[in-house]
Amino acid sequence: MLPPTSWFVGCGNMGGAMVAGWRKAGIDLSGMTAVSPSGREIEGVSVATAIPDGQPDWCFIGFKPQMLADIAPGLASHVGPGTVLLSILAGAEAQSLRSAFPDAKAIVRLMPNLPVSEGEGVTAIYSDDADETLRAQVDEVIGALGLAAWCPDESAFDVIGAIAGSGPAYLARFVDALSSAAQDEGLSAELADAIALQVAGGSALMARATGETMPALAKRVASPGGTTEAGLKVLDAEDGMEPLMRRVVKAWRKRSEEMAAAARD
Ligand SMILES: NC(=O)C1=CN([C@@H]2O[C@H](COP(=O)(O)OP(=O)(O)OC[C@H]3O[C@@H](n4cnc5c(N)ncnc54)[C@H](OP(=O)(O)O)[C@@H]3O)[C@@H](O)[C@H]2O)C=CC1
Ligand SMILES: O=C(O)[C@@H]1CCC=N1
Repeated sequence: MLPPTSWFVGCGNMGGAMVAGWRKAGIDLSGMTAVSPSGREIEGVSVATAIPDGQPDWCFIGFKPQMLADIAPGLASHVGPGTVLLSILAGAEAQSLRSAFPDAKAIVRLMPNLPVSEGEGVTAIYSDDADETLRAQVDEVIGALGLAAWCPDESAFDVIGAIAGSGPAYLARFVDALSSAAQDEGLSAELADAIALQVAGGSALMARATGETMPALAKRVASPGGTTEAGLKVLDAEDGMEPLMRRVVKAWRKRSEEMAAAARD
C-alpha cells in the first residue's frame, strides 16, 4: 500500500478526490501529509501550509501545471534518490518532470479522473524508469481508486487523459444537454436533471453488468422504425456525435501539447 511517508503537494479538487477514494477503500493514510497553502482541512490526512522538512518516500504533485516552474525549485531538494515523484499535472511530460526533479528515484505520471473519490475512477499511468517493484506498488495504490491503466508511451497516456481525465466534464455536458432538451419540452429543471442523470448512471451500470457493447445496447433500445431510431438519426448524422467527439479529443491533444511545450521551457 502507500509507503511509510508520502506528501501530496497541491491537494485540491483532484488530489482531494484521490484522498477521498483511498479513505473509502480503507487505505492507511497516517503517513500522508497534504501540502496546501490555505491550510484547508482535508479529511484523513495531516495538512501542512508549507513544504515540511525531510524527504518522503513518495511525493505526489497536484498543483496547477502552470505552477511547476514556481514550485519545483523549492521542492526539488526534498525529492531525493529515495523519493518517487508522482505527478497528476496535465501536460507536464516525464522528461520535464525529470529536469525539475533530477534526483528523484523514479518519475510516475498519473492522469486520474474525479470519480476516483468513489473508487470508480480511471487513472492513466506512465513511467519510463519505474522498476517492477514500484510498478506493483503503484498498481495497488491506484487500483484502489478504480481502473488503473499503464500506458506504453506518453501519446497513449494523453489519449486516456482526454477521454478519462476530462471525460466526466464531457459526460456532464451530455447529461445537461439531455436535461435542457427535456426542459424545452416542458419538464421542470429538477425532474429533467434527475432523469437525465439516472439514464446515464443506469445505462452505464447495466452495460458494465452485462458486458453489452454500446452499439448492441443502442440497437436493443431502438425499435426499427420507432422513436429512438428517429433520434439516433440526428446523433448519427455526418455532423453528429462521432465527429463532434473527434474534434473534442483533437482540441484536448492540441492544448496538452501546448502545455507540454510550456513545461519544457
Ligand atoms: N480536476 C480534474 O478533474 C483533474 C485535474 N488534474 C490535474 O490536477 C491538478 C490540480 O487540478 P485541480 O485539483 O482541479 O485544481 P485545484 O485548484 O483544485 O487544486 C490545486 C491545489 O494546488 C494548491 N496550491 C496552490 N499553490 C500551491 C503551492 N505554492 N504549493 C502547494 N500547493 C499549492 C492549492 O492549495 P489551496 O487549496 O491550499 O489553495 C490547491 O488545492 C492539475 O495539474 C490538473 O492538470 C488531472 C486530472 C483530472
Ligand atoms: O482540465 C485539465 O487540464 C485537467 C486535466 C484533466 C482534467 N482536468
